[in-house]
Amino acid sequence: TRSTRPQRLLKAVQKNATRGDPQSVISAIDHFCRHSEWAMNIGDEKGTILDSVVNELNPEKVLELGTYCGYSTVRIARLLPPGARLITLEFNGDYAAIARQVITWAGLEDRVQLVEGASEDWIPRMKEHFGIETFDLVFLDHWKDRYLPDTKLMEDCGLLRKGTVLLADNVICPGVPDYLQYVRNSLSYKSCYFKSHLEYTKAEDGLEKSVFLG
Ligand SMILES: O=C(NCCc1nnc(-c2ccc3[nH]cnc3c2)[nH]1)c1cc(-c2ccc(F)cc2)cc(O)c1O
Ligand SMILES: [Mg+2]
Repeated sequence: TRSTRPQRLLKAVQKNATRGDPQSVISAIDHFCRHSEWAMNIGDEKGTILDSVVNELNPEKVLELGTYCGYSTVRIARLLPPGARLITLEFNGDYAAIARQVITWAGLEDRVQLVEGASEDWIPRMKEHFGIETFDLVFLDHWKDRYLPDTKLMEDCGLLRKGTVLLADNVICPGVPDYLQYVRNSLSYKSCYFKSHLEYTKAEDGLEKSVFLG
């Protein structure tokens, strides 16, 4: 049967990127998505904004919601010091299988823990299962109707501390209006918008950076 787009994306990585070289994996995926098939990775333009937030924060503990093929996982993990940890949640088993291979190709498997399952099931288990008290950075890039309920769940589970940064993709396209309204109007967050474009297109999109004030 016909291969899937994530499978074709992985083939492009294995063909065009160098094992152990995260930048070549990022470039191979961006080239594939620009010249062969669009895919819902954060992409290079918004990815540069993600890089600057990670570099500014120097986080030890990062949570990513929505792995997909592992593009943003590689972007974040390549900037982390070896002792730091990135936990990434993926709901779809097929995406997870591809992402594991992309992350390993980049040579970053020792900093990344990919967990398969629903965010609402795993967020309450971060403490007892991973020994994580609070996160320094959370990157939200999963189902858009999950951003707000999962943010409230992370608050209730005590996973956010004064200064934790939430960085949300796609706040314009596909859009997360309920989440935006919440973080922009809540006294518990200091929020700002980074205008950009939907990956590999001219459509507007952007990232919302929200600092939890405790
Ligand atoms: O749907 C998206 N991303 C979500 C994938 C995912 N990968 N994993 C999950 C997960 C992970 C744990 C979960 N726990 C519970 N639900 C879960 C869902 N969700 C998405 C869509 C677009 C897009 C824009 C314009 C279009 F015309 C079509 C599409 C662009 C983007 O940048 C996206 O990120
Ligand atoms: Mg996205």
